[in-house]
Amino acid sequence: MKMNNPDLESSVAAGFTDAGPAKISANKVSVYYGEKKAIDEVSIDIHTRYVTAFIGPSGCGKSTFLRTLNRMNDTIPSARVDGEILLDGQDIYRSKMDVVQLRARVGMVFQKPNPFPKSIYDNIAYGPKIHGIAQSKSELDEIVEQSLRRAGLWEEVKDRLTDSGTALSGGQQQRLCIARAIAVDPEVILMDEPCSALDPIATARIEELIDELRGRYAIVIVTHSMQQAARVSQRTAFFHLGNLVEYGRTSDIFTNPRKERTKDYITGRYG
Ligand SMILES: Nc1ncnc2c1ncn2[C@@H]1O[C@H](COP(=O)(O)OP(=O)(O)OP(=O)(O)O)[C@@H](O)[C@H]1O
Repeated sequence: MKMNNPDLESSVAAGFTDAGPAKISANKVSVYYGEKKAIDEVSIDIHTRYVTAFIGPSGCGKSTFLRTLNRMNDTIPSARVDGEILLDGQDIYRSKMDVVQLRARVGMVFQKPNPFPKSIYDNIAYGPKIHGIAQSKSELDEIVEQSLRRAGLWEEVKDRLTDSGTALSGGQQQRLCIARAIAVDPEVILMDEPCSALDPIATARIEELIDELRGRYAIVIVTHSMQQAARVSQRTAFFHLGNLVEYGRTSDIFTNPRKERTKDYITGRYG
């Protein structure tokens, strides 16, 4: 047994005493693809009303770890997860948690906008319908409007809700995907490089949106852009070679990192 797990130390030592109980608590999580270990005993607490950024060089395991948080790795046959991930204290892997319910509570937005090939309205209405959230057409209409408003898209699409979601611009599609995640009333939103396919203006809109949304949800964002992490997040976790090297307040990570590897990365020495 490792007595001094540096990953655990970095999470606990981050000492977010002002943040209340963790929404998600990962304890010694390892992820394997077949024999290959991609994530090595990562422990981290994620809190509501904060944006947590995962940063680190390509291949360090950011996306792999993000996907453990709503069991998206279940869709990869070779992937195996060890350790525990608690959502409000309940182990999402070992309790009898329904995965469809879990993914409504812990929603996900992907790198490439992926609206359904359906109308704008149906993109949003689909989730609430299958989860039985809306009892009537008027309730559904209300959820669609609210979700699009919160995603900052309502004014642009209110007169063409029957148009296909795929006919929107890339940035609009990504806001549609965020509206779709919001529509089922999630507690956590995971975003895997949500702006990497977008131009700077669409990126700025998504970043503003993330800032507006954080008041209601726990948001976790994987990003290659340190500028983006610095702009949108309050917490930053730096990953390297499958390890969580350092976790702390974003301002501390970028101005006063405790670990040499973090300093090397943020000063551009590698990655
Ligand atoms: N489906 C998969 N099957 C096998 N190995 C995988 C799979 N997905 C990722 N890996 C491996 O796991 C490691 C972590 O990859 P991951 O995509 O999580 O890193 P990342 O930090 O998100 O990278 P990037 O920033 O380039 O997206 C890499 O070595 C990668 O090759």
